[in-house]
Amino acid sequence: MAGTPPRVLTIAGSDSGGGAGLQADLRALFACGVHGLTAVTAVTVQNSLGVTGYVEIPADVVAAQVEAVATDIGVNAAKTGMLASAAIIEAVAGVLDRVDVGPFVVDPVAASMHGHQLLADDALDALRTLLFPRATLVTPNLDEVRLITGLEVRSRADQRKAAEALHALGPRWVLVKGGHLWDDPECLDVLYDGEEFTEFLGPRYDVAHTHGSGDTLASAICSRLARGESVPEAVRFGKDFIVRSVAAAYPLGGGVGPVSPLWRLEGRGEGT
Ligand SMILES: Nc1ncnc2c1ncn2[C@@H]1O[C@H](COP(=O)(O)OP(=O)(O)OP(=O)(O)O)[C@@H](O)[C@H]1O
Ligand SMILES: Cc1ncc(CO)c(N)n1
Repeated sequence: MAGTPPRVLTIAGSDSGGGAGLQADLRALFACGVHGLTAVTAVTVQNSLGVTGYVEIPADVVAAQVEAVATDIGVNAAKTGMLASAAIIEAVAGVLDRVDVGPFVVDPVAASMHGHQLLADDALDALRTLLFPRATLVTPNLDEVRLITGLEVRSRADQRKAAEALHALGPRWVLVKGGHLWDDPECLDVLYDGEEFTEFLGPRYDVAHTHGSGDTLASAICSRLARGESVPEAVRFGKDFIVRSVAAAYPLGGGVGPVSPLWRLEGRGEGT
């Protein structure tokens, strides 16, 4: 019998296309060798062309899922993705007062890559005041930086300014992702702990298929936090993981295909 692997909880929405959301999280977590747990927040109607609608899961059911897995199975690290509403954010904050989920990564998902809104306008304040102060790490993209801080990021120097503004909201660490800095020939992610900036520089691949990149990155980071690694160590692993997963992205449907963590499982025959 195998030993119990580390457990990572994702509090996120379902993507019927299997490219992003909790499906991307579970895929990445599996490839990273940890057991994935889910608290579903919303069910989106989504494919490679975009999101055409979603229904929210009742906030008390979201909290109950977190409580159920934390009290029985135990959670070594957790992340949030699509949270949909202020009521769900309040319920998540409430249950985190009662149960321990270890290091807590907030990926402040506000919209799909096609621009469809996944978070109610009036939920931004709850995100800022209830979740950011609890977060071990927040991982916004540049659109989310603008929504949360009002800052427009146009350069690597702006990424640092944004990291400072986000850190002032209370998270222990901030990772400002540079995937949307389209003029930059490389993808720079900037990590900040209130004192020091650490830069994670990677290539910018000319691929159309980057659906789920943010979810995959945050899940890979969580898989290492769950093993007790420090945030900079876990982000180093996550950045390498996402670069390889973007390189392995595949077409799917008529629109944007997903990044793929499957490269990590290839070549592993039976018994290896
Ligand atoms: N074309 C690319 N080539 C290589 N790395 C990329 C590319 N696009 C994004 N990345 C990396 O993927 C990660 C996610 O970045 P991004 O800023 O796109 O987040 P995101 O918008 O939250 O992702 P998504 O909404 O697509 O899930 C970052 O580490 C970023 O540097
Ligand atoms: C459910 C869901 N979560 C997150 C994203 C953003 O990648 C998405 N498109 N769909």
